[in-house]
Amino acid sequence: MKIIETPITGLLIIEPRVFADERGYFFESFSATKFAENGLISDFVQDNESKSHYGVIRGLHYQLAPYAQTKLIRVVRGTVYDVAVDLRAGSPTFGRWYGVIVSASNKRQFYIPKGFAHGFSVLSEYAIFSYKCDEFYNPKAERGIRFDDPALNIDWRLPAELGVISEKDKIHPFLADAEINFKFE
Ligand SMILES: Cc1cn([C@H]2C[C@H](O)[C@@H](COP(=O)(O)OP(=O)(O)O[C@H]3O[C@@H](C)C(=O)[C@@H](O)[C@H]3O)O2)c(=O)[nH]c1=O
Repeated sequence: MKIIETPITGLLIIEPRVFADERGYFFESFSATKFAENGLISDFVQDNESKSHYGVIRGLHYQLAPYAQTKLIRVVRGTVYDVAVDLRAGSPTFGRWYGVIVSASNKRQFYIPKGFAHGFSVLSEYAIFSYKCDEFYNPKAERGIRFDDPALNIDWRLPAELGVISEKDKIHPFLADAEINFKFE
């Protein structure tokens, strides 16, 4: 597997080695050994899957410490634009976001450490989104930041008319008012 650094420390793109043959393809979508060998979190405890239609934006979501989650995301159908926002106090890139196209065809994965808000937009007719977390879901620790915070100015790569956004996601605070308790380590 290939690990590609992004401009934000700790935020990584993972490219699995794909074995293609006349039957189709095979790849290891996750190997705890290979992750541990590369100094990455490997003790994931929860797997999630969602389906969303074109134009949907989910996010930006995070869980406060000590329930913060490392996420390893991939897409098994369709294409998304996946975005992570650095919320680690003291990070040289605090408040900056980075996005990557993740699709069933490019098979890229996005490794998002604790201390980031996360969201994605769906660029294909629909997308099936699959991700691992290293902490369990904890609704009391769940927080969000508005996907359209002008201070972040995220380009979701969608035309003006968006798809469905959850009622919950429409009313998150902007980053300036968000409750955050992460440190850059
Ligand atoms: C995230 C989550 C939700 N749920 C429930 C709560 C709710 O009734 C229903 C739908 O939840 P949501 O609307 O929060 O789902 P969704 O908007 O897809 O939430 C996800 O968004 C992406 C961007 C992330 O980064 C994830 O960590 C997660 O927050 O599923 C669980 O039971 N377990 C979970 O782990």
